[in-house]
Amino acid sequence: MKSLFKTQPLKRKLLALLMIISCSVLLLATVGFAASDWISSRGDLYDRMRYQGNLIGNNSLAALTFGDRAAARQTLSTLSSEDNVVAAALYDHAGQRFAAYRKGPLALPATPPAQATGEHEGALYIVQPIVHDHETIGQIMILSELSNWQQQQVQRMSVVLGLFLVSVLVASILSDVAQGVVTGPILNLANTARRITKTRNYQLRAEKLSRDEIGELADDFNEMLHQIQSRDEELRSIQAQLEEKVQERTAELEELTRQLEHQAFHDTLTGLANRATFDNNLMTAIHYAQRRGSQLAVMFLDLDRFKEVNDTLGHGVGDRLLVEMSTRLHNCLRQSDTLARLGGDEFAVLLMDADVDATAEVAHKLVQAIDHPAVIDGYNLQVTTSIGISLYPCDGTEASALLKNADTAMYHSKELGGNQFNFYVTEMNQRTERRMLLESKLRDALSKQAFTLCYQPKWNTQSLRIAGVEALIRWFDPEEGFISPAEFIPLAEDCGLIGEIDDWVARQACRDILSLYEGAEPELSLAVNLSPALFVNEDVYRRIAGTLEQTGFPAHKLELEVTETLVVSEVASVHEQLSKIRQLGVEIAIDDFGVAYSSLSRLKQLPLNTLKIDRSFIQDIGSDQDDEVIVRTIIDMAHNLNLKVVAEGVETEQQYQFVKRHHCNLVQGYLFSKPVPLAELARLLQQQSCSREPLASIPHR
Ligand SMILES: Nc1nc2c(ncn2[C@@H]2O[C@H](COP(=O)(O)O[C@H]3[C@@H](O)[C@H](n4cnc5c(=O)[nH]c(N)nc54)O[C@@H]3COP(=O)(O)O)[C@@H](O)[C@H]2O)c(=O)[nH]1
Repeated sequence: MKSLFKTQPLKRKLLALLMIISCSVLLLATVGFAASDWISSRGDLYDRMRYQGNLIGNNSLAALTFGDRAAARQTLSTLSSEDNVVAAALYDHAGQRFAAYRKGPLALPATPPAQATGEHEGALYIVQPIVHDHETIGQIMILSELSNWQQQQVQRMSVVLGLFLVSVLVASILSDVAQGVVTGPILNLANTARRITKTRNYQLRAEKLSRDEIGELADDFNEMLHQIQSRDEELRSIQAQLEEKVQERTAELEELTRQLEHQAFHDTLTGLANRATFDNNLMTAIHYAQRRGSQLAVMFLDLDRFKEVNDTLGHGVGDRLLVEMSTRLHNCLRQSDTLARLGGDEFAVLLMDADVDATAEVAHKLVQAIDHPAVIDGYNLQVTTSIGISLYPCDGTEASALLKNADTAMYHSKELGGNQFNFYVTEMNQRTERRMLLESKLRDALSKQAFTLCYQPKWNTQSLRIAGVEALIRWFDPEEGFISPAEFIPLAEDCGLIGEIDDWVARQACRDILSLYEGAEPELSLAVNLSPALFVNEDVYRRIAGTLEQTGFPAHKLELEVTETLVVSEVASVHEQLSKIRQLGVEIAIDDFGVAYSSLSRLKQLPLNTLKIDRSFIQDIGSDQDDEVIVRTIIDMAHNLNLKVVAEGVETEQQYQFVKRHHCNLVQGYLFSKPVPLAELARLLQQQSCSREPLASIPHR
């Protein structure tokens, strides 16, 4: 019952409660009223009977006193007019019935009952004494019919019940209205809550239908909705931000994945395919060519002089130069070809369906594309490329063999002076082997100090006397014979031995020249070559200072020949080291000047003493007017910058006369003397000191 009640809607519960309460109250009131009415109407009846008893008693005093039964009966018969009285009896002082009156068949008791009131044979009775002069002379008993009274009571009860039912009806209507008044606002709240739950629309508000506690509840409910709405909006905005962040992160991740994928297959600097991609493409191409019976060409490219640029101008310039060169190479190729950067300044090209002629044509285009200056960070940089080519299937059927053979052919191109391409031929392998052999011999020679020095004099064009010498290294191998520095110096630079070699040359040359003057200050100036690679380690100053200290050679008689690319480098440490070396008193000469397109402004900033015009310009004097103009311009420019000028590689009288005519300070070349051993130099100097004639005019050449 309790649980059933719990499951009922509030409306019904409230209605039921109100009905229970109102019905209970009405019932109690009705029952109370009926009971009281019953009691009071019975009391009224008794009162009436007592009154009738008193009246009849008083009227019967004489009859009792005189024993006049007829008079007594006469008096009792007056009760016939009383509707309620059904019987009456008079008893004498002895309690014996004296006279009686009856309307119906009711039997009267012979003696009066002991109780003053009560019921006798379904009728109400009263018994009361008849007193005269304080003496009881008899008793009277009056019996009143109950059926009339009961009928009246039933009628009254019917009215009361009718009233009760009407009241219940009215109570139920009023309860219904009351529950509506109470539950209406609550249901309104509940409906609003339900709609919000369904629609998730937190902008909805509950209507305030009353100003009581439920009205306050509606206010609180609306306030709560307001807070939920604000929080909801806040959450939505956070969610939107989060979604935006997630989208951004997803995009970033996708981009990163794309970049990683790209990096896995491409070279980061140039964006070209990397080695892995090239190997992969090459293997696929080999399978394809195998099935179709077609040819493939693999090219191995290396940039000549790139190392020098990279070492001297810095990696930033080097990187940009590589990017420029890769663009040029790319522009020469078809979509179906693969161009990859294998690392450093090495590139590889894969040509599909390529025969010898077509490959040679492409290789030629590639060489040409690289062979013109590139302006990088204001420098006019000239590099060239050496290309080696191997063909599938004649030079190999495996990817590794094809690449190795192309690499060998590339070294061959380099050995031939670079700026060219060569197809692989089996004999080239011997050269690679030789290079490896040479490297091992070089290490051995260095440890055994198996090098010697030659000195090539430099003549003063005015006095025609030897003003200085350039120390040049010589290597005689017992098996190989004479090995040119042009071959082993680049090898020493490649395998990191150049520092030791140049240190040895500088120390030995200083000692040699000092020995010519038996400890006195040499009249000659001594020039030694310094590889640009040494400047990368930033310890050239320490090396030179160490050499001067160890040998005691006067600093102002020592000259360092460095490459043009190095001195035009804007790498701060190079400038700094050259300045410190200059502060020692050592002079600085730019070797092979004219090939690296130095700017005038840059030359002005540098601590230089001498420009050595590159042999290539001197050799074309008499045959190339442009080169003559260049030589003249270099001499004029050097003089304007207060620099001495040396013309190197002077081989003919015409060349000599030309440079002399344009006031070149010094000349060096086979016209006057080849590099000679120290003893021969000593003889020349001896000859010069004994002769009054200028030595260079002596026809010994
Ligand atoms: N870092 C070092 N480099 C060195 C050292 N010794 C030499 N070298 C460099 O090796 C290159 C080849 O040198 P080498 O074979 O000694 O040739 C020199 C001369 O013999 C040659 N020369 C001189 N006059 C003439 C000439 O009239 N005609 C002609 N064909 N050749 C001539 O030139 C070379 C000297 O050139 P340069 O140094 O530019 O003045 C060469 O690059 C050397 O620099 C060394 O100890 N360390």
